[in-house]
Amino acid sequence: MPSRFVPEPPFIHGQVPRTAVLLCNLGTPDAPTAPAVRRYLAQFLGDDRVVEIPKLAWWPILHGIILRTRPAKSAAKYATVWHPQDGSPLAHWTARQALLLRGWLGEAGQHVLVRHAMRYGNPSIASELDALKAEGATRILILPLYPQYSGTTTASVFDAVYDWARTQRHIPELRFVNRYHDDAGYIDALARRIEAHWRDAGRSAHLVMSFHGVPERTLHLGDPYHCESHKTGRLLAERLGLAPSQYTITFQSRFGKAKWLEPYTEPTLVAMAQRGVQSVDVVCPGFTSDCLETLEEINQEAREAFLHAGGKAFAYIPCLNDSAPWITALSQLTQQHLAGWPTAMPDAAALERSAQRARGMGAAQ
Ligand SMILES: C=CC1=C(C)c2cc3[nH]c(cc4nc(cc5[nH]c(cc1n2)c(C)c5CCC(=O)O)C(CCC(=O)O)=C4C)c(C)c3C=C
Ligand SMILES: [Fe+2]
Ligand SMILES: [Fe+2]
Repeated sequence: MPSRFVPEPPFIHGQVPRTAVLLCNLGTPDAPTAPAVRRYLAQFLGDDRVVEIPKLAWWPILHGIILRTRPAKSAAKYATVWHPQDGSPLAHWTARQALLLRGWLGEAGQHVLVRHAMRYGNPSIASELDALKAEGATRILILPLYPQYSGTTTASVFDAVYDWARTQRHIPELRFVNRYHDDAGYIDALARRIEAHWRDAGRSAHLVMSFHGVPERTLHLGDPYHCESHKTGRLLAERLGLAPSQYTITFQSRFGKAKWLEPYTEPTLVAMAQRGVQSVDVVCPGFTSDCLETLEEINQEAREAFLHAGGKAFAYIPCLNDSAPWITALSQLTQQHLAGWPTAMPDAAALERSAQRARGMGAAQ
């Protein structure tokens, strides 16, 4: 009888256990073209964690209207931020973070496998979990690159991991990081990014902290995202020594007609300019990598709206990306969550014996 599980390699006695970390981000299209953006949006907006409308009502809207109109418009926006060599900024920074984290952990004596995966598009969470298992990972820490927990993002990453686990006969030990919105290293990395900008470019009259929005309804249904975003903002302001009158927390990227978390970023910036605020610094603390939402929506669209409304100077402060304080924070966070799992350098002879058994012996003994 065929098994419903994917085939396992033969079980090998004495295989060296390996610990791994999987950094998970949202994902991005494979190219800044309408067909690639359509494939990406179909997967993204077809996720019922992201859009909670019942399928029967949502599917005709998604496939009949949105996927016919939005891909070309979004592709044109992606084209403005796409790098000739590095491609999508989100993909570039996420891959850099995984590479640097591997090195940082190694230097800290934590010999763990580190990979990155995307919830939508490539490399998929399932393909990277397969790869880690093939490399011998027996314990995997799932670390979403979202500091604030949201059902629309963090939980959706976990869904993808559970879906993969359901296909496996032999599931590795799994751990999940839900949130780090108030982690001291993360807050410090954000503060250093802002202080460096102030040192290099001077300081504006007001700091706007813009977080990605979610439907307001999710807050009333128990989603902690709004509160965690506010806590990040407050801790960051305290770390920077800002009084409440010196900063504003806003929410961007509204999608559709429903009410989302307020105040909305762009109308807030326009209102500020209209009441005489001449200069603003804008930072996006909830985004660990620059992406379409920060580079196009904030640094292009919101900038233009602020200046058009009478503002004189708009400064966009880049995301954490591959900044050293952020990789340090990520490495410390990872180590906290790996506590108790073996991460010492595996003995070379044991690794070789293990590889020989896997190559030669095949069957269990
Ligand atoms: C119903 C729609 C959406 C919800 C809810 C949502 C939540 C959410 N998203 C991020 C982070 C990112 N979103 C990005 C792009 C993006 N987001 C939506 C819609 C929702 N997001 C769409 C349709 C798009 C695609 C672009 C477009 O067509 O407008 C990105 C950037 C991806 C990239 O390729 O650069 C990020 C990052 C968070 C953190 C979040 C909830 C907290
Ligand atoms: Fe989004
Ligand atoms: Fe957007």
